[in-house]
Amino acid sequence: MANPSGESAKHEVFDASKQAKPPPHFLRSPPLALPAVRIGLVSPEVGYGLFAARDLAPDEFVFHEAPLLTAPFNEKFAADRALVLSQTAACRAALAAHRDLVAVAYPALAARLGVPPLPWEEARRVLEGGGLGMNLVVGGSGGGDGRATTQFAGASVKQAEYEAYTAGIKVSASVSEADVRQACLDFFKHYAFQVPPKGSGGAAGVGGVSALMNAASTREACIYLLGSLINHCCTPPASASSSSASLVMKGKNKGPPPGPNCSWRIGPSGLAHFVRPRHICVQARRAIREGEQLTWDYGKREKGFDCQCDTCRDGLIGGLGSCHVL
Ligand SMILES: C[S@@+](CC[C@H](N)C(=O)[O-])C[C@H]1O[C@@H](n2cnc3c(N)ncnc32)[C@H](O)[C@@H]1O
Repeated sequence: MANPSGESAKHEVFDASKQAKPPPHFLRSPPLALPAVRIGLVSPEVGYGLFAARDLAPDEFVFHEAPLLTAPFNEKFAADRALVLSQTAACRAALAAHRDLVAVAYPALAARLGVPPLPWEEARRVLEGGGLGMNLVVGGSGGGDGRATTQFAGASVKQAEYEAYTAGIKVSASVSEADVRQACLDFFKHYAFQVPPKGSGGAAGVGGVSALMNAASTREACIYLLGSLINHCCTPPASASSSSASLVMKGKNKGPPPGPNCSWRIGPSGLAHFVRPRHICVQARRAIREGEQLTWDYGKREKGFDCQCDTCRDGLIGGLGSCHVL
C-alpha cells in the first residue's frame, strides 16, 4: 500500500481572476456532513472493505480523516533499524491508547502483537458505535473542533461474518520482540500511505503515491482507521474498460463501470485547500451507488496477495486468481 506507483492526480489551483468557473472536480467545499461510508466484511480472505452508505456523485469529496498513527517509513522497508523501531513504537502506542479499536480494525496485527480478536459483542460495540469514524473531520477549516462521526455510517458486519473472519486469525502464544517488529513492518508495508515532503503540494493518486517520491528516501507514513481499509481494484486495460463502459451506457450491463472508483490525496492542495497536513482526502472518480465497495488501484508494485477485485473477477485482466499482486 505504501509504495505503489499509481497514476498521479492533477494538482490544480483555481484562480478566480483567470477562470470564471472552477473545473467540475474542484473541491471548493468539504464533504457533506451526511453518512457517506460504512465498513463491511468482503470475505475472510480479503477482510474488511469500505462501502458507500449512500449514492455518491462523480468527483464528490467523500471524507477526510486524520491519521491514527504516523511513523517514518523507508521504501526499503527493513533497511533501517531506527525506522522499524519507530514504527513498532507507533503501533504499540496506538494499541495502548485504543486497544479495542485496533483489535477490531486490524485483528491480524493485534494478534501478531499477542492481542486476540475481540468477541463479537465487544467488536459490535466498536464497529457500530462510531469509534472507527473518530478521526473523520467535518467543517471547512478541517479543524479539530469540527470532529463528528456523521460521515461514517458504522458497519454492516454480521456476527457470522466476523466470526468466520477472526477464526482464521492465528494468535501468537509467545511474541518475541523480533516478531513484533516484523508484524509492525508488515503492517506499515500494507496499510501506510506516504506523506509528501513539505512544499510538494500533497501526495495524490488513484491509489498510488506522489510522483515526486524518491524510491530510496525516508518519508513520513500514516495509517488511517477508514482510509487504510479501502481495498485494491485493478485498472482494466483501456479497451476492456471502454467496451464494458459502453455496455453500461447502453443499459446492457447493469453493473457499475469496471475499475477503481476512488482516488485519494494527502494534505492540502489546490483541490482541497481546507484539508490539514497528513489528512487523507477521499474523492469519488465516478458515480458510486449505495452499497458499492470503494476501491482504488494500489499500483503495480509489491502488495503480496492474490487479487480478488471485480476487474479480475470479470475476466477483464485474465480471471480471478490470475493476477497475483506481488
Ligand atoms: C490496506 S489493507 C485493506 C483492508 C483489508 N482488507 C483489511 O481488512 O485490513 C490491504 C490488504 O487488504 C487485502 N486486499 C486489498 N485489496 C485486495 C484485493 N483486491 N484482493 C485480495 N485482497 C485484497 C490484502 O490482504 C491487502 O494486504
